[in-house]
Amino acid sequence: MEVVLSVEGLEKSFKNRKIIEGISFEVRKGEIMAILGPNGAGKSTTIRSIMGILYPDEGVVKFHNHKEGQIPRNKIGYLPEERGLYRNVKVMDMILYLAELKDYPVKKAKERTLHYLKKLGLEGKEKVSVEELSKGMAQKVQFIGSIIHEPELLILDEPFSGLDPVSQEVFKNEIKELARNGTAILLSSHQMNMVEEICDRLFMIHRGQKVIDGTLTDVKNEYANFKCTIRGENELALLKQLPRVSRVEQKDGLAIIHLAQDVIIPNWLRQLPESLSIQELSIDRISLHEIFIDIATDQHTVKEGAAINA
Ligand SMILES: Nc1ncnc2c1ncn2[C@@H]1O[C@H](COP(=O)(O)OP(=O)(O)OP(=O)(O)O)[C@@H](O)[C@H]1O
Repeated sequence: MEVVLSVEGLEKSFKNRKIIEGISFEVRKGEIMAILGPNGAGKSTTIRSIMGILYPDEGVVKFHNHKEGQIPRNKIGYLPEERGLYRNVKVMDMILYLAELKDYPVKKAKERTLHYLKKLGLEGKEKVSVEELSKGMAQKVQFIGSIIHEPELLILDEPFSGLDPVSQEVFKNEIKELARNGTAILLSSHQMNMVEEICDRLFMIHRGQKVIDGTLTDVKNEYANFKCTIRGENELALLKQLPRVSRVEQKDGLAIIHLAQDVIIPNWLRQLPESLSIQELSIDRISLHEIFIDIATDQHTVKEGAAINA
């Protein structure tokens, strides 16, 4: 698939502290790519460097095959982390102003605004002043402003934050539809369930460096080992001695036993000792949320030569 955005060797320091060190990735047409990382990892710094709001110390950002520094702004849509619209402007005028900044025809922008206001549950709000909107409503208006000019690349910094579950669902579906229609999308989010549902590829930064870069399937195959949850009265020492166990947590009478990679579940279950107290037992793959925590808290040990952890 055609590469729309490529980031090569991005580095940025603030006050002599390296925030990102040699970050490289690509976003392709019609793909939703998540940029992940713990608070302060450098996601917004990366996004702001792509948008030219910050100057990286090193690295190249390219849009299609345009030369560095020639990124056509009217082909890019951006929802910044800091939300902000002019407060005493009417919704329609606000969006038309944003469209005009991108040289987008007014008539088309009007039609698209009405279309999206309806789609996002804001029908009839076009003449309402921005200051009269709730936070979530204003976020929807800002989102419409970021896509009004039919961008080829859409960058969304925490698009789901501050939205109720229904609005999150609406945003999620809209983002998926934009990607289906060919928009390349880069989004940052802490909502791993959302990321798991909509993103095709994941890129995770930890301590300034790339720790994951791959498709959701790659990441799941590489990191989403099984965990066995047992309800029963067992000593931690006994659980830790079970074969192929990488980590054990105990809480509320449950033991969560994280299994090593490549464990064959039926074989593993067969060799459990009779002395183990089992009232209930379940086996699950660990979720993206747990993978994130494992990596961010340095609890994940990476296989040597791991395919997706360059
Ligand atoms: N203008 C700045 N001056 C100094 N330090 C900065 C500046 N902008 C960001 N930082 C620092 O860079 C680091 C990365 O910040 P950034 O906002 O990129 O993280 P993030 O991954 O987006 O975090 P979050 O998930 O909390 O939004 C943080 O330690 C932050 O304090």
